Amino acid sequence: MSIVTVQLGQCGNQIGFEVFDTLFSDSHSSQGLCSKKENEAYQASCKERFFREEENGVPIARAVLVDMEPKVINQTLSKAARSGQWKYGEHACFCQKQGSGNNWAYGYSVHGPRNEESIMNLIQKEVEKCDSLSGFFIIMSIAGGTGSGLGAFITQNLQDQYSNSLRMNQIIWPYGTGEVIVQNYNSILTLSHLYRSSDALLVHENDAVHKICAKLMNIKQISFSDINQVLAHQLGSVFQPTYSEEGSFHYRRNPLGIDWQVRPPISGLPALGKMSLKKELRFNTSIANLVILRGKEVQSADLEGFKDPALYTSWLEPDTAFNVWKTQRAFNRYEKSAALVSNSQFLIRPLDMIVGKAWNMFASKAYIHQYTKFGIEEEDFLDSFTLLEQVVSSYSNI
Ligand SMILES: Nc1nc2c(ncn2[C@@H]2O[C@H](COP(=O)(O)OP(=O)(O)OP(=O)(O)O)[C@@H](O)[C@H]2O)c(=O)[nH]1
Repeated sequence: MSIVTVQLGQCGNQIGFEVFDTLFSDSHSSQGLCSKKENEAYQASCKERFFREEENGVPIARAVLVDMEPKVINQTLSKAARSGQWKYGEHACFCQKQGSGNNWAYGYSVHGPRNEESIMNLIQKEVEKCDSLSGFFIIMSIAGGTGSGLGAFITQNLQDQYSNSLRMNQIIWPYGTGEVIVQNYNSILTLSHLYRSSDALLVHENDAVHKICAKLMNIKQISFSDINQVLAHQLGSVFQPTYSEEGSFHYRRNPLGIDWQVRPPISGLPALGKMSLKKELRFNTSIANLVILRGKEVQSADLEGFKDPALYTSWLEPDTAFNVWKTQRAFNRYEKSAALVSNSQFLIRPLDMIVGKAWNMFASKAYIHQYTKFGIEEEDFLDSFTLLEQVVSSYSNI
């Protein structure tokens, strides 16, 4: 099954390139530490998901590139072409002459409706080239104007037009300080809209990835390119193929098959009587954890720690909440690697901070006119605050 990626804005396009480049170079690496046959199966599975083939044999990314100014798209296209290994489709880009000036309302209410038909047509053309569609992977920042505003608009359209396909948004959380003044407004508007139209949000915080570059990789002058390589490595290690089940040597066909639809019991009461224990421990409680192991000795890795009921909300058994995906095929030239995708309380703090900062600005009506000018009213802000406060409260109570 295939995934169609939609890269939006500067951030989405720059990260998208790194992701495809990592996927391609990993799947063609000769250092997979596995048999030729196994490597071929892995390569074929990666290709079905992320690339299609042109007549002359050059793999083409199953992607649509969208930005409201041409600079980043042109750079992205030429970087891919320079790789000499894979490229983007010739008619897979949509750009205009003028960006959104970090204004969510402009991306959502002006660029969105104005360019809806052209962008949705490009996406449809890419979908038609898949034998079987698993879903959409939408890469965007939440703080700018185009990726965030137009990205939210396009995600809503995908929900209307492809209601049976999964929509997963890879979103980049802004740095806590030092970026544009209205980043928190843009972020709350993006998050509240995606909450309604996306099936899953995969979140990366720029501050956290920056720290990885500084502390673990010892990079002195950290650029977006460094950050994006770390992101691409992490995303690649989640999305590259894994065996469909324990003991099997077949690769899983559906790459996005995580259960994102878990709901608490209607009664709201703890089903398994672990409440008192939970209250005492008070650490990062999870709803779901997925561990992905690749490379040498994956079969003997000890994962018992992840099955501790204290890690999970009281209304889920660890067996339901915890999943492991494995393959012996080494990833990106690392002999062993592990990745964790977690749906947990981890995001409460950053979310609470963004909502708090946006609320402080909203209380003095700062910059609101820039949004009302393009049709986003105070009511829309209030709805976003209410919804996100509800999310913070629900996650605090799991
Ligand atoms: N990790 C990462 N973050 C980026 C990158 N480029 C921009 N950002 C972040 O994205 C946010 C700004 O969004 P952009 O994607 O630049 O803006 P845009 O969507 O193109 O929107 P406009 O510029 O308003 O048209 C900020 O939080 C930046 O830190 C990138 O290449 N990698």
